[in-house]
Amino acid sequence: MAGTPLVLDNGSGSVKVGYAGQQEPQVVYDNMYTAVRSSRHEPSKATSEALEKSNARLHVMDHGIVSQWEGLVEVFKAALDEMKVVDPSQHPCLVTEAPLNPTVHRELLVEKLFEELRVPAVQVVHSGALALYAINRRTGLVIEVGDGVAQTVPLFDSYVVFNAVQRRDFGGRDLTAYLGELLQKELGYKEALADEVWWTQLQTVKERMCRVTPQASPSRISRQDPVQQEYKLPDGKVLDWEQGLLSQCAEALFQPGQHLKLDEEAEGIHKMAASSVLGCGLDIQKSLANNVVLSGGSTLFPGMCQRVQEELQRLLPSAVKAKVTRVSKPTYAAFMGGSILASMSDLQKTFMTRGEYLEYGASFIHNKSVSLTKPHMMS
Ligand SMILES: Nc1ncnc2c1ncn2[C@@H]1O[C@H](COP(=O)(O)OP(=O)(O)OP(=O)(O)O)[C@@H](O)[C@H]1O
Repeated sequence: MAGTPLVLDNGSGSVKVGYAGQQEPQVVYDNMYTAVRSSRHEPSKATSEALEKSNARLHVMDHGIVSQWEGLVEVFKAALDEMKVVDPSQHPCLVTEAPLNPTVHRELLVEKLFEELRVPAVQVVHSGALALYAINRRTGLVIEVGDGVAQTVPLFDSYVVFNAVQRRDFGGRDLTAYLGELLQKELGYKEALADEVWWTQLQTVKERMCRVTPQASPSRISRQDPVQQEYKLPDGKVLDWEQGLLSQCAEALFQPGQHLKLDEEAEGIHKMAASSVLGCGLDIQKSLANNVVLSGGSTLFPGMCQRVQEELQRLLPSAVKAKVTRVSKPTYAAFMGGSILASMSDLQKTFMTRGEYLEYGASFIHNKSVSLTKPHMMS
Protein backbone atom coordinates (compact mmCIF):
# COMPACT_ATOMS: atom_id res chain seq x y z
CA MET A 1 0.00 0.00 0.00
CA ALA A 2 3.03 2.32 -0.24
CA GLY A 3 1.97 5.71 -1.51
CA THR A 4 -1.77 4.92 -1.36
CA PRO A 5 -3.63 7.85 0.21
CA LEU A 6 -5.07 7.39 3.67
CA VAL A 7 -8.65 8.44 4.39
CA LEU A 8 -9.54 9.70 7.87
CA ASP A 9 -13.21 10.41 8.49
CA ASN A 10 -12.79 12.42 11.66
CA GLY A 11 -16.18 12.20 13.39
CA SER A 12 -17.24 13.61 16.74
CA GLY A 13 -17.83 10.09 18.05
CA SER A 14 -15.38 7.97 16.10
CA VAL A 15 -12.61 8.13 13.54
CA LYS A 16 -12.97 5.83 10.55
CA VAL A 17 -9.65 5.11 8.86
CA GLY A 18 -8.58 3.15 5.82
CA TYR A 19 -6.88 3.42 2.45
CA ALA A 20 -8.28 5.11 -0.64
CA GLY A 21 -10.18 2.56 -2.68
CA GLN A 22 -11.35 0.50 0.30
CA GLN A 23 -15.10 -0.10 0.59
CA GLU A 24 -15.16 0.24 4.37
CA PRO A 25 -12.86 1.66 7.00
CA GLN A 26 -10.18 -0.73 8.11
CA VAL A 27 -10.21 0.65 11.64
CA VAL A 28 -12.95 2.46 13.58
CA TYR A 29 -11.60 4.15 16.65
CA ASP A 30 -13.48 5.93 19.47
CA ASN A 31 -12.51 9.58 19.20
CA MET A 32 -11.57 9.65 22.89
CA TYR A 33 -8.32 9.68 24.77
CA THR A 34 -7.05 9.28 28.27
CA ALA A 35 -5.71 12.52 29.66
CA VAL A 36 -3.37 10.90 32.16
CA ARG A 37 -1.64 8.70 29.63
CA SER A 38 -1.14 11.45 27.09
CA SER A 39 -0.22 14.25 29.46
CA ARG A 40 3.22 15.65 28.73
CA HIS A 41 3.81 16.27 32.41
CA GLU A 42 3.70 13.54 34.99
CA PRO A 43 0.41 14.20 36.85
CA SER A 44 0.47 14.26 40.63
CA LYS A 45 -0.80 11.15 42.43
CA ALA A 46 -3.92 13.01 43.54
CA THR A 47 -4.63 14.20 39.99
CA SER A 48 -4.14 10.72 38.59
CA GLU A 49 -6.49 9.22 41.15
CA ALA A 50 -9.11 11.89 40.55
CA LEU A 51 -8.90 11.40 36.81
CA GLU A 52 -9.06 7.64 37.06
CA LYS A 53 -12.06 7.83 39.38
CA SER A 54 -13.90 10.11 37.04
CA ASN A 55 -13.21 7.82 34.08
CA ALA A 56 -10.73 10.16 32.52
CA ARG A 57 -11.45 9.32 28.89
CA LEU A 58 -12.14 12.64 27.23
CA HIS A 59 -13.90 13.36 23.98
CA VAL A 60 -11.45 14.69 21.41
CA MET A 61 -14.21 16.44 19.47
CA ASP A 62 -17.06 18.59 20.64
CA HIS A 63 -19.78 18.99 17.99
CA GLY A 64 -17.42 18.69 15.04
CA ILE A 65 -14.68 20.86 16.56
CA VAL A 66 -11.49 19.42 18.02
CA SER A 67 -11.31 20.40 21.68
CA GLN A 68 -8.32 18.18 22.57
CA TRP A 69 -5.63 18.52 19.89
CA GLU A 70 -3.20 16.37 21.82
CA GLY A 71 -5.89 13.72 21.98
CA LEU A 72 -6.57 13.96 18.25
CA VAL A 73 -2.97 13.20 17.41
CA GLU A 74 -2.97 10.32 19.85
CA VAL A 75 -6.14 8.83 18.36
CA PHE A 76 -4.89 9.23 14.76
CA LYS A 77 -1.56 7.59 15.67
CA ALA A 78 -3.28 4.73 17.49
CA ALA A 79 -5.61 4.14 14.54
CA LEU A 80 -2.67 4.08 12.10
CA ASP A 81 -0.77 1.72 14.40
CA GLU A 82 -3.74 -0.61 14.38
CA MET A 83 -3.77 -0.43 10.59
CA LYS A 84 -0.06 -1.27 10.68
CA VAL A 85 0.87 1.89 8.76
CA VAL A 86 4.60 1.83 9.44
CA ASP A 87 5.50 5.12 7.82
CA PRO A 88 2.75 7.78 7.45
CA SER A 89 5.22 9.96 5.53
CA GLN A 90 4.56 7.66 2.55
CA HIS A 91 0.81 8.33 2.45
CA PRO A 92 -1.01 11.49 1.40
CA CYS A 93 -3.96 11.99 3.70
CA LEU A 94 -7.55 12.99 2.96
CA VAL A 95 -9.34 14.06 6.13
CA THR A 96 -12.97 15.08 6.66
CA GLU A 97 -14.29 18.09 8.50
CA ALA A 98 -17.81 19.34 9.29
CA PRO A 99 -18.90 22.26 7.09
CA LEU A 100 -18.83 25.82 8.42
CA ASN A 101 -16.11 25.15 10.99
CA PRO A 102 -13.89 28.15 11.82
CA THR A 103 -11.11 28.45 9.23
CA VAL A 104 -8.45 28.33 11.93
CA HIS A 105 -9.68 24.84 12.81
CA ARG A 106 -8.83 23.57 9.35
CA GLU A 107 -5.39 25.17 9.58
CA LEU A 108 -4.65 23.49 12.91
CA LEU A 109 -5.81 20.16 11.52
CA VAL A 110 -3.43 20.53 8.59
CA GLU A 111 -0.59 21.58 10.89
CA LYS A 112 -1.04 18.50 13.10
CA LEU A 113 -1.07 16.19 10.09
CA PHE A 114 2.14 17.66 8.66
CA GLU A 115 3.97 18.16 11.95
CA GLU A 116 2.91 15.22 14.10
CA LEU A 117 1.98 12.53 11.60
CA ARG A 118 4.56 13.67 9.03
CA VAL A 119 2.26 12.92 6.08
CA PRO A 120 3.54 14.15 2.68
CA ALA A 121 0.32 15.81 1.45
CA VAL A 122 -3.11 16.72 2.82
CA GLN A 123 -6.58 17.46 1.53
CA VAL A 124 -9.54 18.39 3.75
CA VAL A 125 -13.11 17.81 2.53
CA HIS A 126 -16.49 18.41 4.08
CA SER A 127 -18.06 15.18 5.29
CA GLY A 128 -21.66 15.88 4.23
CA ALA A 129 -21.53 15.59 0.46
CA LEU A 130 -19.42 12.44 0.58
CA ALA A 131 -22.45 10.20 1.16
CA LEU A 132 -23.63 11.02 -2.37
CA TYR A 133 -20.24 10.13 -3.86
CA ALA A 134 -20.45 6.87 -1.91
CA ILE A 135 -23.65 5.89 -3.73
CA ASN A 136 -22.40 7.21 -7.04
CA ARG A 137 -24.86 10.10 -7.33
CA ARG A 138 -23.82 13.60 -8.30
CA THR A 139 -27.07 15.45 -7.51
CA GLY A 140 -29.08 15.35 -4.31
CA LEU A 141 -29.42 16.60 -0.78
CA VAL A 142 -27.57 14.82 2.02
CA ILE A 143 -29.02 15.01 5.50
CA GLU A 144 -26.19 13.82 7.73
CA VAL A 145 -26.65 13.39 11.47
CA GLY A 146 -23.72 11.86 13.30
CA ASP A 147 -22.64 12.00 16.93
CA GLY A 148 -22.19 15.75 17.23
CA VAL A 149 -23.27 17.55 14.08
CA ALA A 150 -26.42 17.72 11.94
CA GLN A 151 -25.87 19.05 8.43
CA THR A 152 -27.80 19.34 5.18
CA VAL A 153 -25.68 19.61 2.05
CA PRO A 154 -27.07 20.15 -1.47
CA LEU A 155 -24.97 18.87 -4.33
CA PHE A 156 -25.86 19.61 -7.96
CA ASP A 157 -23.94 18.02 -10.80
CA SER A 158 -21.01 17.58 -8.40
CA TYR A 159 -21.12 21.20 -7.18
CA VAL A 160 -21.72 21.69 -3.46
CA VAL A 161 -24.08 24.66 -3.23
CA PHE A 162 -22.22 26.15 -0.27
CA ASN A 163 -24.53 29.04 0.44
CA ALA A 164 -27.40 26.59 0.98
CA VAL A 165 -25.51 24.28 3.37
CA GLN A 166 -27.04 24.14 6.86
CA ARG A 167 -25.29 22.97 9.99
CA ARG A 168 -26.45 22.69 13.62
CA ASP A 169 -24.54 21.45 16.60
CA PHE A 170 -26.54 18.46 17.77
CA GLY A 171 -26.31 14.75 17.14
CA GLY A 172 -26.42 11.31 18.67
CA ARG A 173 -24.42 12.26 21.77
CA ASP A 174 -27.05 14.83 22.67
CA LEU A 175 -29.79 12.25 22.12
CA THR A 176 -28.05 9.82 24.46
CA ALA A 177 -27.79 12.50 27.14
CA TYR A 178 -31.43 13.40 26.59
CA LEU A 179 -32.44 9.75 27.04
CA GLY A 180 -30.56 9.81 30.37
CA GLU A 181 -32.57 12.85 31.44
CA LEU A 182 -35.84 11.18 30.41
CA LEU A 183 -34.98 8.07 32.42
CA GLN A 184 -34.16 10.26 35.38
CA LYS A 185 -37.37 12.27 35.11
CA GLU A 186 -39.75 9.42 34.39
CA LEU A 187 -38.17 6.41 36.10
CA GLY A 188 -36.05 8.03 38.79
CA TYR A 189 -32.59 7.02 37.53
CA LYS A 190 -29.94 9.28 39.01
CA GLU A 191 -26.74 7.92 37.47
CA ALA A 192 -24.25 10.53 36.33
CA LEU A 193 -23.94 10.90 32.57
CA ALA A 194 -20.16 11.10 32.99
CA ASP A 195 -20.13 7.48 34.16
CA GLU A 196 -18.94 5.55 31.09
CA VAL A 197 -20.73 2.33 32.02
CA TRP A 198 -24.07 4.11 32.38
CA TRP A 199 -23.42 6.05 29.18
CA THR A 200 -22.81 2.82 27.29
CA GLN A 201 -26.09 1.40 28.62
CA LEU A 202 -27.96 4.49 27.48
CA GLN A 203 -26.36 4.41 24.06
CA THR A 204 -27.29 0.74 23.66
CA VAL A 205 -30.90 1.41 24.65
CA LYS A 206 -31.02 4.33 22.21
CA GLU A 207 -29.59 2.32 19.32
CA ARG A 208 -31.65 -0.83 19.93
CA MET A 209 -35.00 0.48 21.12
CA CYS A 210 -35.64 4.05 20.09
CA ARG A 211 -37.42 4.92 16.88
CA VAL A 212 -38.96 7.83 15.07
CA THR A 213 -42.72 7.99 15.11
CA PRO A 214 -44.65 8.85 11.95
CA GLN A 215 -45.94 12.36 12.55
CA ALA A 216 -49.28 11.92 10.84
CA SER A 217 -50.33 8.88 12.80
CA PRO A 218 -48.26 7.68 15.77
CA SER A 219 -50.59 4.68 16.06
CA ARG A 220 -49.09 3.32 12.82
CA ILE A 221 -46.09 2.07 14.78
CA SER A 222 -46.28 -1.67 14.74
CA ARG A 223 -44.68 -4.40 16.74
CA GLN A 224 -42.90 -5.40 13.52
CA ASP A 225 -40.66 -2.34 13.84
CA PRO A 226 -37.11 -3.64 13.91
CA VAL A 227 -36.47 -2.42 17.43
CA GLN A 228 -35.72 -4.50 20.47
CA GLN A 229 -38.91 -4.83 22.52
CA GLU A 230 -37.42 -4.91 26.02
CA TYR A 231 -34.15 -3.99 27.69
CA LYS A 232 -33.12 -5.02 31.18
CA LEU A 233 -31.15 -2.33 32.99
CA PRO A 234 -28.45 -3.38 35.48
CA ASP A 235 -30.76 -2.92 38.48
CA GLY A 236 -33.28 -5.34 36.95
CA LYS A 237 -35.77 -2.70 35.85
CA VAL A 238 -37.17 -3.46 32.43
CA LEU A 239 -37.60 -0.79 29.80
CA ASP A 240 -40.50 -1.58 27.55
CA TRP A 241 -40.82 -0.40 23.94
CA GLU A 242 -44.26 1.04 24.62
CA GLN A 243 -42.84 3.56 27.08
CA GLY A 244 -43.35 6.97 25.53
CA LEU A 245 -39.91 8.16 26.55
CA LEU A 246 -38.33 5.90 23.96
CA SER A 247 -40.02 7.75 21.11
CA GLN A 248 -39.41 11.15 22.71
CA CYS A 249 -35.67 10.58 22.43
CA ALA A 250 -35.48 10.61 18.62
CA GLU A 251 -38.17 13.29 18.46
CA ALA A 252 -35.43 15.67 19.54
CA LEU A 253 -34.01 15.52 16.00
CA PHE A 254 -37.16 17.24 14.78
CA GLN A 255 -37.63 19.61 17.71
CA PRO A 256 -34.15 20.18 19.15
CA GLY A 257 -35.11 23.52 20.69
CA GLN A 258 -37.78 21.86 22.77
CA HIS A 259 -35.93 18.72 23.84
CA LEU A 260 -32.20 19.48 23.86
CA LYS A 261 -30.29 22.17 25.70
CA LEU A 262 -30.35 24.48 22.71
CA ASP A 263 -31.86 27.75 21.70
CA GLU A 264 -35.66 27.29 21.67
CA GLU A 265 -35.78 28.38 18.05
CA ALA A 266 -33.29 25.71 16.97
CA GLU A 267 -34.58 24.03 13.82
CA GLY A 268 -35.04 20.32 13.35
CA ILE A 269 -33.44 18.36 10.53
CA HIS A 270 -36.55 18.60 8.29
CA LYS A 271 -36.50 22.41 8.50
CA MET A 272 -32.78 22.49 7.81
CA ALA A 273 -33.38 20.28 4.76
CA ALA A 274 -36.18 22.53 3.50
CA SER A 275 -33.98 25.62 3.92
CA SER A 276 -31.25 23.91 1.92
CA VAL A 277 -33.60 22.98 -0.93
CA LEU A 278 -35.32 26.38 -1.00
CA GLY A 279 -31.96 28.13 -0.70
CA CYS A 280 -30.99 26.74 -4.12
CA GLY A 281 -32.15 27.99 -7.52
CA LEU A 282 -35.72 27.16 -8.59
CA ASP A 283 -34.36 25.14 -11.50
CA ILE A 284 -32.67 22.56 -9.28
CA GLN A 285 -35.06 22.35 -6.32
CA LYS A 286 -37.03 19.43 -7.79
CA SER A 287 -33.91 17.35 -8.45
CA LEU A 288 -32.63 17.95 -4.94
CA ALA A 289 -35.92 17.18 -3.16
CA ASN A 290 -36.33 14.04 -5.22
CA ASN A 291 -32.89 12.77 -4.19
CA VAL A 292 -32.70 13.23 -0.44
CA VAL A 293 -30.22 10.85 1.14
CA LEU A 294 -29.85 10.17 4.86
CA SER A 295 -26.37 9.49 6.22
CA GLY A 296 -24.65 9.35 9.63
CA GLY A 297 -25.34 6.95 12.52
CA SER A 298 -28.15 9.01 14.01
CA THR A 299 -30.34 8.47 10.95
CA LEU A 300 -30.52 4.75 11.73
CA PHE A 301 -33.67 5.02 13.84
CA PRO A 302 -36.50 2.97 12.33
CA GLY A 303 -39.16 5.20 10.78
CA MET A 304 -36.65 7.90 9.89
CA CYS A 305 -37.03 8.01 6.07
CA GLN A 306 -40.80 8.12 6.24
CA ARG A 307 -40.92 10.85 8.88
CA VAL A 308 -38.34 13.07 7.15
CA GLN A 309 -40.18 12.66 3.86
CA GLU A 310 -43.55 13.60 5.41
CA GLU A 311 -42.17 16.60 7.28
CA LEU A 312 -40.10 17.85 4.37
CA GLN A 313 -43.00 17.56 1.94
CA ARG A 314 -45.11 19.74 4.23
CA LEU A 315 -42.49 22.49 3.99
CA LEU A 316 -42.00 22.37 0.22
CA PRO A 317 -44.28 23.62 -2.57
CA SER A 318 -46.56 20.76 -3.68
CA ALA A 319 -44.94 20.62 -7.13
CA VAL A 320 -41.57 19.84 -5.49
CA LYS A 321 -41.81 16.20 -4.44
CA ALA A 322 -39.65 14.91 -1.63
CA LYS A 323 -38.22 11.41 -1.86
CA VAL A 324 -36.03 10.25 0.99
CA THR A 325 -33.81 7.18 1.15
CA ARG A 326 -31.00 6.14 3.46
CA VAL A 327 -27.57 4.91 2.42
CA SER A 328 -27.01 1.28 3.28
CA LYS A 329 -24.22 1.93 5.83
CA PRO A 330 -24.87 5.42 7.22
CA THR A 331 -21.96 5.47 9.67
CA TYR A 332 -19.47 4.58 6.93
CA ALA A 333 -20.88 6.66 4.06
CA ALA A 334 -18.55 9.65 4.53
CA PHE A 335 -15.54 7.32 4.66
CA MET A 336 -16.71 5.48 1.54
CA GLY A 337 -17.19 8.74 -0.38
CA GLY A 338 -13.77 9.94 0.80
CA SER A 339 -12.24 6.67 -0.24
CA ILE A 340 -13.65 7.05 -3.79
CA LEU A 341 -12.51 10.67 -4.05
CA ALA A 342 -9.02 9.98 -2.74
CA SER A 343 -8.48 7.31 -5.37
CA MET A 344 -9.12 9.74 -8.24
CA SER A 345 -5.96 11.04 -9.81
CA ASP A 346 -7.61 14.44 -10.49
CA LEU A 347 -8.33 14.91 -6.82
CA GLN A 348 -4.87 13.73 -5.77
CA LYS A 349 -3.45 16.63 -7.79
CA THR A 350 -5.28 19.06 -5.49
CA PHE A 351 -3.61 17.85 -2.28
CA MET A 352 -1.54 20.43 -0.43
CA THR A 353 2.04 19.22 -0.40
CA ARG A 354 4.59 19.39 2.39
CA GLY A 355 6.59 21.78 0.23
CA GLU A 356 3.61 24.17 0.05
CA TYR A 357 3.11 23.85 3.78
CA LEU A 358 6.75 24.72 4.47
CA GLU A 359 6.70 27.62 2.03
CA TYR A 360 3.31 29.21 2.74
CA GLY A 361 2.12 27.77 6.07
CA ALA A 362 -1.06 25.91 7.02
CA SER A 363 -3.41 28.67 5.81
CA PHE A 364 -2.48 27.72 2.23
CA ILE A 365 -5.01 24.88 2.59
CA HIS A 366 -7.79 27.41 1.87
CA ASN A 367 -6.37 27.84 -1.65
CA LYS A 368 -6.61 24.09 -2.18
CA SER A 369 -9.85 23.07 -0.52
CA VAL A 370 -12.40 24.23 -3.05
CA SER A 371 -11.84 21.20 -5.22
CA LEU A 372 -15.21 19.54 -4.66
CA THR A 373 -16.91 22.44 -6.40
CA LYS A 374 -15.07 21.80 -9.65
CA PRO A 375 -17.41 19.85 -11.94
CA HIS A 376 -14.70 18.25 -14.10
CA MET A 377 -13.53 16.37 -11.04
CA MET A 378 -16.38 13.88 -11.01
CA SER A 379 -17.15 13.49 -14.72
N1 LIG B 1 -28.95 1.99 15.32
C1 LIG B 1 -28.77 3.26 15.70
N2 LIG B 1 -29.83 4.03 16.04
C2 LIG B 1 -29.64 5.31 16.43
N3 LIG B 1 -28.43 5.91 16.56
C3 LIG B 1 -27.34 5.18 16.24
C4 LIG B 1 -27.45 3.84 15.79
N4 LIG B 1 -26.19 3.37 15.55
C5 LIG B 1 -25.34 4.39 15.83
N5 LIG B 1 -26.04 5.48 16.26
C6 LIG B 1 -25.48 6.75 16.73
O1 LIG B 1 -24.78 7.37 15.67
C7 LIG B 1 -23.75 8.23 16.23
C8 LIG B 1 -22.45 7.99 15.49
O2 LIG B 1 -22.65 8.28 14.13
P1 LIG B 1 -21.45 8.67 13.18
O3 LIG B 1 -20.38 7.65 13.29
O4 LIG B 1 -22.03 8.91 11.83
O5 LIG B 1 -20.99 10.03 13.84
P2 LIG B 1 -19.55 10.72 13.80
O6 LIG B 1 -19.04 10.66 12.41
O7 LIG B 1 -18.70 10.12 14.86
O8 LIG B 1 -19.91 12.23 14.25
P3 LIG B 1 -20.17 13.60 13.46
O9 LIG B 1 -20.28 13.23 12.00
O10 LIG B 1 -21.45 14.12 14.01
O11 LIG B 1 -19.02 14.47 13.77
C9 LIG B 1 -23.66 7.85 17.71
O12 LIG B 1 -24.28 8.85 18.49
C10 LIG B 1 -24.42 6.53 17.80
O13 LIG B 1 -25.01 6.33 19.07
